[in-house]
Amino acid sequence: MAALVMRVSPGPFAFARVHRPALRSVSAAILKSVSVSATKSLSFPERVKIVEVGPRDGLQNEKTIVPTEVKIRLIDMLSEAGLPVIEATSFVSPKWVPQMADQEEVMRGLHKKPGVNYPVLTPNLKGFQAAMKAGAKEVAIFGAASELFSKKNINCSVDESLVRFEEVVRAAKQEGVPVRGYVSCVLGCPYEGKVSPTKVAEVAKRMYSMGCYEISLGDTIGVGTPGAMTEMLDAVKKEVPVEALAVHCHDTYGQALANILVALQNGVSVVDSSVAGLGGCPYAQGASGNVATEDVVYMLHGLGIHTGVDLPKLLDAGSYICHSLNRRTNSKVAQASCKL
Ligand SMILES: CC(C)(COP(=O)([O-])OP(=O)([O-])OC[C@H]1O[C@@H](n2cnc3c(N)ncnc32)[C@H](O)[C@@H]1OP(=O)([O-])[O-])[C@@H](O)C(=O)NCCC(=O)NCCSC(=O)C[C@@](C)(O)CC(=O)[O-]
Repeated sequence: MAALVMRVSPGPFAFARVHRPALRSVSAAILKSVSVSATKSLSFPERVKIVEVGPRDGLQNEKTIVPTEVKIRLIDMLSEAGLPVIEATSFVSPKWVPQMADQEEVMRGLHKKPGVNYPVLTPNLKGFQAAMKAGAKEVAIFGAASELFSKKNINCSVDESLVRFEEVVRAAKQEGVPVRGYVSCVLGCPYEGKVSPTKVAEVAKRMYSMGCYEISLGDTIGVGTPGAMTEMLDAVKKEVPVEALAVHCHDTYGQALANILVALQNGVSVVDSSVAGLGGCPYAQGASGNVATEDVVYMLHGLGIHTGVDLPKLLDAGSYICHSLNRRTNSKVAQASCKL
């Protein structure tokens, strides 16, 4: 750690608005300097699968339409960086989420890297069929533990949504397509406030029972704390095996890394994140971006946990999309790397 502190320049913060490749050698040196010895006694998974949601969750809320070629280039840079799962787009109504209207072009344009999964969101059978036509090999259904959020986001009650999801899962089984399930608002809802862990566990159980191979637990508005995360996971783990759970943390209150850390200690080994910390659900008032993938990777590597992700290449992908959006990165690691 001492080496890390000494390397950080005391100069004024100067975030470059121009796209410049991250400083590979410096980042590599930093990574090497992070000691894992202090963490040996804690219990963490040896390997964590990162599900990169930047091209979908990260971009869906952008007001200006991002050119399709930029989305494709971002996805390709992320696969080059070693991300094993990249959520590419969503097959939702273009009236509801105009930013995702180019879903077919994105699916056809991306350069599929062997061994990388490119799941897409499908809220109903119509979305599933369109996703199949566009060549998707994995889909995700997305429900909620909050009635009001479900209504605002997908225009139906939680029960109605589960009926639609069953149709999607049935069709997916026939095609041999794996389905991931999201539960939103697991630690709080923008419209209902506190959400009970029992309700989260109930929805997660129903999605798992219908055939989702993985359930991603979304702190949609980033209000959770490590205590609330532990309480919620305690309830969900009674209904769904922990090996099938993922966490999806937005960083609105700056709690995301802490929440992920306790999830890892609870046995979770799948983490969703978004490059440069982009994102937020357009139907969740006050939601800020997801936890930045760069920051998650930095923390995991610091714990000696394998991810297969090349941090300098990931920083390049973050730099590319921030430059394209004319946006400052939300990743602390990216900010620190540019400062050096
Ligand atoms: C679910 C619907 C479609 C219901 O919307 P609806 O208006 O109730 O749908 P409908 O069945 O009555 O159909 C209305 C129109 O939409 C069309 N339509 C119907 N389905 C589709 C489809 N799949 N793709 C394209 N078009 C579709 C349909 O054909 C029709 O077209 P029209 O006749 O008016 O021209 C709508 O509410 C919707 O698209 N919602 C998506 C909202 C969304 O994408 N939110 C963000 C993702 S969730 C999220 O970010 C949270 C997450 C996953 O990251 C985890 C977390 O952080 O918690």
